Amino acid sequence: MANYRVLVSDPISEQGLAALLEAPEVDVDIRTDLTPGGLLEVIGGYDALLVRSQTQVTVEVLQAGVNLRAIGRAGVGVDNIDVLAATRQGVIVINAPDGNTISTCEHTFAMLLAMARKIPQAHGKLKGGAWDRKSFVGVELNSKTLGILGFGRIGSEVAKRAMAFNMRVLAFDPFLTRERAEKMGVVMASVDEIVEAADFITVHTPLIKETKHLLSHDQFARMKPGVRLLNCARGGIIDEAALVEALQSGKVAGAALDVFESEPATLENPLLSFDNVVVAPHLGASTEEAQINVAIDVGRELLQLLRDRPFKNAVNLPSLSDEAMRTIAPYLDLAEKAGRLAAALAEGPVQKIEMTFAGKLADKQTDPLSRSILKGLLGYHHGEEVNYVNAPFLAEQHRIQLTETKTTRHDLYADLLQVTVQTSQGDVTIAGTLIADLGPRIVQINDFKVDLAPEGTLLMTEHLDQPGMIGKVGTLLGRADINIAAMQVARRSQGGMALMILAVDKSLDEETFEAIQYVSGIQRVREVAV
Ligand SMILES: NC(=O)C1=CN([C@@H]2O[C@H](COP(=O)(O)OP(=O)(O)OC[C@H]3O[C@@H](n4cnc5c(N)ncnc54)[C@H](O)[C@@H]3O)[C@@H](O)[C@H]2O)C=CC1
Ligand SMILES: O=C(O)CCC(=O)C(=O)O
Repeated sequence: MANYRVLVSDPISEQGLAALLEAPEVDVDIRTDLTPGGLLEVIGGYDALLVRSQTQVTVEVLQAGVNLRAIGRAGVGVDNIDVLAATRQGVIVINAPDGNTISTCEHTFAMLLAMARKIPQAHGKLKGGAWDRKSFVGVELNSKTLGILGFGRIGSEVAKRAMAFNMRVLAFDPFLTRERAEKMGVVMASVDEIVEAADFITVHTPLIKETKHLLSHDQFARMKPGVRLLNCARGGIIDEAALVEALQSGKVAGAALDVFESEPATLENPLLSFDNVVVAPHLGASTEEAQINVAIDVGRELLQLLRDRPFKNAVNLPSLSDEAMRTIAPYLDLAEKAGRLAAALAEGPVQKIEMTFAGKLADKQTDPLSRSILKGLLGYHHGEEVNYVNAPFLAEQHRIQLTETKTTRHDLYADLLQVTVQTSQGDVTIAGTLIADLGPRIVQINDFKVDLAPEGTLLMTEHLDQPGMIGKVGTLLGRADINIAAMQVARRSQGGMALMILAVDKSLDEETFEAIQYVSGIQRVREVAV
């Protein structure tokens, strides 16, 4: 009997999905004929949805997908998925960013050569029966300047091939360092420098707010006459209306477009009517190899996710190397439990959460730990709906101020994570560490030093430090047949406030809980399952 149901709603290589299809705990339905309405009807029955670029994963699809844990995209761009809505709902979005890099790069190069040598136009003419050797005089790539906007996986592969054609490459990417540019043999340049100097310009960025119409009227005005443009990334990075004008004026000598502002592109798009514009219907990733690769990658990642094992290509979660994940993993549970305990002890609406990572932890990538703390803390009140994906989002939605501090030194522990929750009624602080041979320990609750394994059901009392308190509570628990597994007592000063923590074998019934509350000297009682 399968535990998980996965819906594949776009054509994705079954050869690549073999591991997923063969997994005994997964039932995969391949239904590439679903209409948007049909998808809404069935999605509620699935734990995960696998798509390519056709299926539009809208907020409505997500809302109807009440059991969805993940959306997998067999490819790079996730612009057909409402990632924000998925994040809000706690649905993980994974993609397959590496599998189609080479195919898309090669396609860009094929389009570049096709445009430079007018191959599609000549091909059409000859197939039409005309032997025309005059109309298709092209240009060489040799010694020309290629400007690359977006120097990620695909952009940098395009650069390598351009250099093999003896092109001079200028590159712009907000994350490109001079060191890397030099190592790759490209010249780091600004967008303005590129548009002014390049003979060919190719874009390889995602389509985001900052890259929408990255090349528009202003940039076209500064370009060299006779410039040629390529877009094998996303329609809309080059402003299509501006491109039409620049083609009409002759400023742009040619364009090669794999992608369009509106897809599928139809004859209504004026760009399709220019003889000097080479087009393809979004074929960058359409090779046998790329389709198998992306299917393998997304299938494997989804399987890991469903099996609660580490996966790395989540779009709406921090990305960690295997090594970083290994070092942080032992603290995840502790962080969540510290958050849970803090929530259990805090009174009133949470206003601020301060997270501190001290000692060795300060050098680590702590985003997963802060997410775990928030998951524990917010999950205490909101239950199962809170997960690693939506916890920061929920905090923001509740206008909770978050702070994170790192300090490499700690006087007592090699590493320590601490969470302080601020409410209108005061602060609650929980700190924990990992102790060799003992595992996770809570070592501080407010200003009480404790040493506690965060497991099972904990009963905590704040009471006056006076004789008989432990006995009274113990007697009440005994009378209710509740066994005490472990006990910790801490006090600020003799006769002052004290804290008692009892690990109990079962949850307290209402009557016993109330009886403990009424024990003289007890100020607060809390029970928390960690
Ligand atoms: N035509 C097709 O079939 C395919 C298209 N693509 C598209 O290609 C694009 C690039 O893919 P990858 O190289 O794999 O992604 P990538 O994430 O490796 O590279 C994108 C680069 O763009 C840079 N960038 C972001 N904002 C920028 C800005 N304002 N100016 C300049 N650079 C900026 C990023 O820093 C990053 O280095 C994506 O949009 C993807 O969807 C990818 C595969 C197939
Ligand atoms: O699935 C496809 O063919 C589209 C590929 C693509 O555009 C991407 O991976 O971003």
